[in-house]
Amino acid sequence: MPTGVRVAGLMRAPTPTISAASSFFFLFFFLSSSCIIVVFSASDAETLLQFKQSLTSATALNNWNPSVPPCENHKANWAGVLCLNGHVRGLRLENMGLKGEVDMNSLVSLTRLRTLSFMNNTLVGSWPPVITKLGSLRSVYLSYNHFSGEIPDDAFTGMKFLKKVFLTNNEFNGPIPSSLASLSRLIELRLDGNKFKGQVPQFQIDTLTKLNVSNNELDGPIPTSLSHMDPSCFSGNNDLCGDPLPECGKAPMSSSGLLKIAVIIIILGVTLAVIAAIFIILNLRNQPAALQLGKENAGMINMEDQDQKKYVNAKQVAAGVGDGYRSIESSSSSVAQATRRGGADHGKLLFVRDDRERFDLQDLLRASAEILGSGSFGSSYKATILSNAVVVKRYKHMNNVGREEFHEHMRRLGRLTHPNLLPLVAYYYRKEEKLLISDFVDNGSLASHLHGNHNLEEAGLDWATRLKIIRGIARGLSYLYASLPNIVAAHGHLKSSNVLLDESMEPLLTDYGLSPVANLEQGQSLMMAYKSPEYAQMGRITKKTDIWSFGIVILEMLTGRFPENYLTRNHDPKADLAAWVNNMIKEKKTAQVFDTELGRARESSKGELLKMLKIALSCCEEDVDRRLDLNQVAAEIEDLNDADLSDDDDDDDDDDGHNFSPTSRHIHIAV
Ligand SMILES: Nc1ncnc2c1ncn2[C@@H]1O[C@H](COP(=O)(O)OP(=O)(O)OP(=O)(O)O)[C@@H](O)[C@H]1O
Repeated sequence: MPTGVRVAGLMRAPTPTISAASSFFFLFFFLSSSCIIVVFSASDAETLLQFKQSLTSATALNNWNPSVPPCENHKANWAGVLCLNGHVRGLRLENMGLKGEVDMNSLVSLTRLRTLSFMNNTLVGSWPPVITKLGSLRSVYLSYNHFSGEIPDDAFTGMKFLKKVFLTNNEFNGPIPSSLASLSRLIELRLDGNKFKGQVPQFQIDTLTKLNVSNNELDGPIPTSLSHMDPSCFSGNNDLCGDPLPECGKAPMSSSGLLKIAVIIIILGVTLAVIAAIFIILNLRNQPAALQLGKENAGMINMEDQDQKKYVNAKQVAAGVGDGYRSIESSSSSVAQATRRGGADHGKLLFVRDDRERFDLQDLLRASAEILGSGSFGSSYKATILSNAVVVKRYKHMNNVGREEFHEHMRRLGRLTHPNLLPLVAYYYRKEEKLLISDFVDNGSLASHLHGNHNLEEAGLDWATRLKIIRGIARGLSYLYASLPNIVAAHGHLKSSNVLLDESMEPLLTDYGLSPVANLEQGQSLMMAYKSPEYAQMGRITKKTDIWSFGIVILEMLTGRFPENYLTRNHDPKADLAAWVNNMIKEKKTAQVFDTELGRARESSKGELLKMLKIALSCCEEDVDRRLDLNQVAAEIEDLNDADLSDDDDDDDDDDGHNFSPTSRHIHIAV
């Protein structure tokens, strides 16, 4: 047997230590070079390193260091690795600039692998047959690569747990494998943007809710089982027909009909373009320079947002900010220096950290910018400068605060450092304009992961990950309370879109500590869904105001439901999240409270789920005196025993919720 023979199909040992594993490895090579066949158990680390070797470009995986285990309990030490109970449960190698032909043979020994994602890289090669052997997989994401060739018809046979398959924008060809159509748990299938030919197979899967086979070379009738899908799922193919597309055999519209429609579209288009041009010209006249952030790429910025229009048209803002931005010059001065010079910081970007590459406002103005969203306190843009992506948030309700006070407060925030806080990097101050700059977090927010807007088509969050996020939030909050003892609500704006998630799903709190510089009268009427009743109704802020918001975030993670604003018109009081959960418990429907995306964890980890539910409801106690304080919440969360956290089997059908009472195990939920 030659040296360097591929280690394939090996059995896994029960978690060998890394040093032991390495010596096994050496033993293997020594023996194999002596032509003796030895079968030993590969550790997760060895497996992953072998996999990495097959890539021609993998600098993003430089921290895959053999002297550190990839997983320690639920903590991942290696980039892109997802862990559960000390084992690799997923690979999330997205947007990492990976190149080469993936050799996935070694991955067979990762018997607990649930998620495999290589999206947005430059990987080549044909359908890796070994994927079929990864029987534990729940989701496969290969979209936006250069995988090619035909996928064998039986490629998915035996992958009985598979729920999501994403192959978008590759170069796969040949027929859609019929084994895909027999996956009994498939929920989402994306095959768009390939070169699949022939007919769409008969999918008889009740669970399949999202399908996209557009932009392929498919033809023939669409199976009746898919006729309820949106027509756009089938567009851009050679000759697909039948519901929801036009009937098979029906002649396409006559050329004169098409011509009429084209003329109408052109007339409408021209009219809209003229209106848009007039609107843009009028707007640009009034527009402050600050809004020209990324103006070379203005098309990327959505200026149509209502809030933003109000902001743009405020003359006061336009005058003040315009001046400020015209006097921009390169600034590397520290905040302290700028403050000492008393007012010399007009128009400058002030960095609050020394470990950052400096850029100035001109760089920001030149950078390509993309609007991320407009929230209750302002709008956020993503800008790419010197190959770094940053987020610039323009705050609306901060014009009561004085210059010195603002500088002082930003300095204080700039000193905060904790693994669960997104650090403030820099800021800009003018009386009428405040910008705060932080790093862009690629993995999105807890809100987008929970409620499905995550543009990387992320798999659902399992219980272990949710628990890790809750713990991280509690730790971040505890640090904030210890570091900012003079601020009554040290976060002041906790909600799921202000919890960002890093590569290893650690939460990073953002938008924190701003209550001393925000105009609270505006804040009070905003973001009600997360605001405690005493704050929302009477403007009373206490040390426990953040605790209420934290409770709502935990409930959101347990239930998968978006919290309702209980002060909106036509609001059903029973629909606000805390009230809804309390009501369900009263009606003895506790099991139905939990998010179905939690899968079998709803049964196997129900002790932990119930304990967490109890903690959340104690945070959402209307009586402030009875509400837990942060120390109690943090301690209870840390105490939760995760030893029996189960693997997420994702079997949504198992728990009908009827034999699951709030008093099961040793926990009692007060109702
Ligand atoms: N540093 C960041 N990296 C990545 N995404 C971010 C970052 N900061 C904010 N976002 C996302 O950008 C979007 C807009 O954020 P923004 O803070 O402007 O509004 P919001 O959080 O929805 O509401 P609010 O203004 O009330 O805080 C949100 O989806 C948020 O999760």
